Amino acid sequence: MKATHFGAGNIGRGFIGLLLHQSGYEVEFVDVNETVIDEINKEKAYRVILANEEKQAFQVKGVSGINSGQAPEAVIQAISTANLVTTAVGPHILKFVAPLIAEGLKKRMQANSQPVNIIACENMVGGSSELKKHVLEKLTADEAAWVQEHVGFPNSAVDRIVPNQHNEKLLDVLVEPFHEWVIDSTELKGTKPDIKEALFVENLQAYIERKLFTVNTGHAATAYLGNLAGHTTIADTISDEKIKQAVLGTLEETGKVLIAKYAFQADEHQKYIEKIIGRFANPNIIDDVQRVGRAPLRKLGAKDRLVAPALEYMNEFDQVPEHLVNVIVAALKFVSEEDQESLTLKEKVQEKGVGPAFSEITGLTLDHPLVEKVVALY
Ligand SMILES: NC(=O)c1ccc[n+]([C@@H]2O[C@H](COP(=O)([O-])OP(=O)(O)OC[C@H]3O[C@@H](n4cnc5c(N)ncnc54)[C@H](O)[C@@H]3O)[C@@H](O)[C@H]2O)c1
Ligand SMILES: O=P(O)(O)OC[C@@H](O)[C@@H](O)[C@H](O)[C@H](O)CO
Repeated sequence: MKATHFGAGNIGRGFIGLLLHQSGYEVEFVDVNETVIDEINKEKAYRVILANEEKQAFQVKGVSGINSGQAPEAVIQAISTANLVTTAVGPHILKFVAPLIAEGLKKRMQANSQPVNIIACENMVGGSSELKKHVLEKLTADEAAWVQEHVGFPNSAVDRIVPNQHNEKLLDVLVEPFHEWVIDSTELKGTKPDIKEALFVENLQAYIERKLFTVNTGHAATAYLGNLAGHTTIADTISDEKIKQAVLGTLEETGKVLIAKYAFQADEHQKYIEKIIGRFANPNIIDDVQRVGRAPLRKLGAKDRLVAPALEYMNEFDQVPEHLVNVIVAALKFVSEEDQESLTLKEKVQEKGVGPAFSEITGLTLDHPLVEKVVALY
C-alpha cells in the first residue's frame, strides 16, 4: 500500500507519516522544502521520539520524497496510483496543492478506477471539504463527476502537539505522547483505509469542534496571553497561575457552548480540559508561544478557535464571553517578526484602528456587540 502525503513538516512526519508507516503504508512525502525532501531521499528513514521521561523512539522506514516545485509530474504520477492521499500543509495552503491533486486525479481517471480517499489533516473545520472544492474547480464537468464517484474527501481532526524541532538529525521529530486522529466515515469511498489507531466516526463535527474549541482555543489563549506577559514557551506560561486561570475561564466558556451543542457530559468535558492543560505543561516539550500564536489573521477568522465559539456563546447565552474577548484582544496585539500575518495585522490595526481591522478580519459589522466589546477592552 502506498500513501502520498503533502507536507513533510512537524505533524506530517511526527504524526501522519508515523501512523501510516505503522499501518503498513509506504509513505511518499510531497513538499516544497528542498532540504527536507533531499534528506528524506538520502536517509529513507527518520525517528519519531516521544517527549516523556523514557524518550521512546519509533523508526519510520522506507519513506521517499518528491519536491513538488521541481517535479510536479512525479506528484501527478504518485496520486494516480496512491492508495491514500493525506495533507498537513496548513489551511491556507490547501488551495495551492489542489491543482496538482486535480492533475493527479485526471491521470488516475485514465488508468485506475480504484476509489481513493484524500484526507486533509489541518486545524480547521471541513478541511477535506475545502480541498475538494478547490480540486473540483480545476476539473471539467465530466472529470468532476468521475471524482465525485471515485474519490472520498472525508474530513478529519488531528491532535498531537508537535513543536518546532531542534534535533541533531534534521528529520527526527520530538512529539508529545498523546495523539488522536478522527476521520469522518460517512464520506469514505471504497473500503475503509486501514489506519491503526485512527478512529472512524459518523459525527465528526462534534469531535472536530471539541478539539478545535478546547485544545486549540486553550493553546491560543495560552500563547497570546503568555506573549503579552513576556513568557516565551507554553509550559512556562501555563505555570503562571494568573494566566492558567484565564485559560481555564476561556475553556469554561467554550465548554458551555460545546456541552449545549453536543450534549457532552459536563464532568467528562472537565476531565478533557484538565488533561489538555497537563499536555500544555509537559516539561519535556519546548513549544514557543510564537509557534502556537502563528498566523493570527487565520486564528481570528470568524470560523476559527476564538471568534466562532465567542459568537456561538453570545447566541446561546445572550451574553458576551469575557474571557474569550480578553484572548481576542491579546491576539490582536500579537507581533512576531517571523510571522508575516502578525506584521500585516499590526499594520492593519495601526492604519485602520482596531474596530475596523477586527471587523474586516471577521466580517462582523462595526456595531456588532462582539466588535464593540473587543474595541472597548483593547
Ligand atoms: N504541529 C502541531 O502540533 C499540529 C497538530 C495538529 C495539526 N496541525 C496542523 O497541521 C498542519 C501543518 O502544521 P505543522 O505544524 O506540521 O506545520 P509545518 O510548517 O511544520 O509543516 C507544513 C509543511 O508544509 C509544507 N508546505 C508548504 N507549502 C506546501 C506546498 N505547496 N506543497 C507541499 N508542501 C507544502 C512546508 O514546507 C512544511 O514542511 C497545519 O494545518 C496545522 O494546524 C499541527
Ligand atoms: O497549527 P495551528 O497554527 O492551527 O495551531 C497551533 C497549535 O495550537 C497546534 O498546532 C497544536 O499544537 C495542535 O493542534 C495540537 O493538536
